[in-house]
Amino acid sequence: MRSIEWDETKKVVRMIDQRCLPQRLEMVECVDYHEVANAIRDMVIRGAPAIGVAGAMGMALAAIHSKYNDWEGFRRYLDEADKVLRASRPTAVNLFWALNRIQTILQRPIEDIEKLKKLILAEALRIAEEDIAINYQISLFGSELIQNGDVILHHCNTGALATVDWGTALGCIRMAHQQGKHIHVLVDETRPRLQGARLTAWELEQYGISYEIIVDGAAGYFLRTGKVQKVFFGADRIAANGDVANKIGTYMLALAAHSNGVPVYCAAPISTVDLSIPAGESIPIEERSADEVLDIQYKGENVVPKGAKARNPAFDVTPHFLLTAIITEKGVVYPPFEENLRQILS
Ligand SMILES: CSC[C@H]1O[C@H](OP(=O)(O)O)[C@H](O)[C@@H]1O
Repeated sequence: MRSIEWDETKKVVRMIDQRCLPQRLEMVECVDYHEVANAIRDMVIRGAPAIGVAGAMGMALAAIHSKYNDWEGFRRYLDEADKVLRASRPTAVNLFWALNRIQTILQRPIEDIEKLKKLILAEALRIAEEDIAINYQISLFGSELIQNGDVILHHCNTGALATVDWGTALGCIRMAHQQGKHIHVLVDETRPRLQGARLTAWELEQYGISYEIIVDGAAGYFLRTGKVQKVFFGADRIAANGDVANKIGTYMLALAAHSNGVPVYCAAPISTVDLSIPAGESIPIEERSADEVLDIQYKGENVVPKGAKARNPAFDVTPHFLLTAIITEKGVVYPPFEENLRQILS
């Protein structure tokens, strides 16, 4: 089942409401770009490639439902939609990469508004279909790095829910499973939004892949006691030197893996590489509401003291020297990342 799709009959964008999983599988329908931007901001839909496709489909909604018959008015309306969608979340470069692809359509010397509407929708649908094919290719390359019997530690959610379908890092695990390899996954719960415990666990149930959920802080224990053969995670933005911005907790996980000699694999489409950013320090890190950290219930009661404060950076940066390789749809990239990323993107 796709995390997001265009409904041509109703001319709406339909997406799985990932806030309800695994208890309920509910769909949300967005009728305009504001609703798409809110869905991205509220993590109805999340995951770098998935929010890129959501942004593109949000622009398609703006174009299709625009009331403007004059080029200037139409262009102003689409620029406003682009601005609102760009402001929804700052870290995943896929959002901006997808919106830039729509802008490329708008830069064409076409003043036939109806023709432009069709071209914008076609480009959004193309980005969605490409995403599935890209993830499948990433998964084929990544599955070759997984051996029968491996215990793999996975962080956050990088599966079909984080993309249009199939997945990136979790796609590699899924592919290896389909190839008949026996794999056990240690699923980092991934506080505070629990993408691992809720979403990755739900996906692994669907695929029939063996797993156990662990608290994020337990990763070091399993790595140090030799229980883990590989670490896999995704990316929201990769700097030109190979530094990876990914879900908070990735850095500590990579540190523990590296210090225990466990290979660390990042899986991401090349659209996640941002060559305009030389190193990870320049990647914008989203700080989300403290409530996501403080809202901890136990036996129906909130457990933190009244008036408690919290910090909630949603991502961190893993320096490239902690990575064994970056798995892309063009192949597995090994160090030196700066040189080899540029080569694979050229
Ligand atoms: C396949 S990329 C998924 C990537 O996005 C997640 O962040 P969020 O759940 O906040 O959108 C996380 O960083 C994953 O690695």
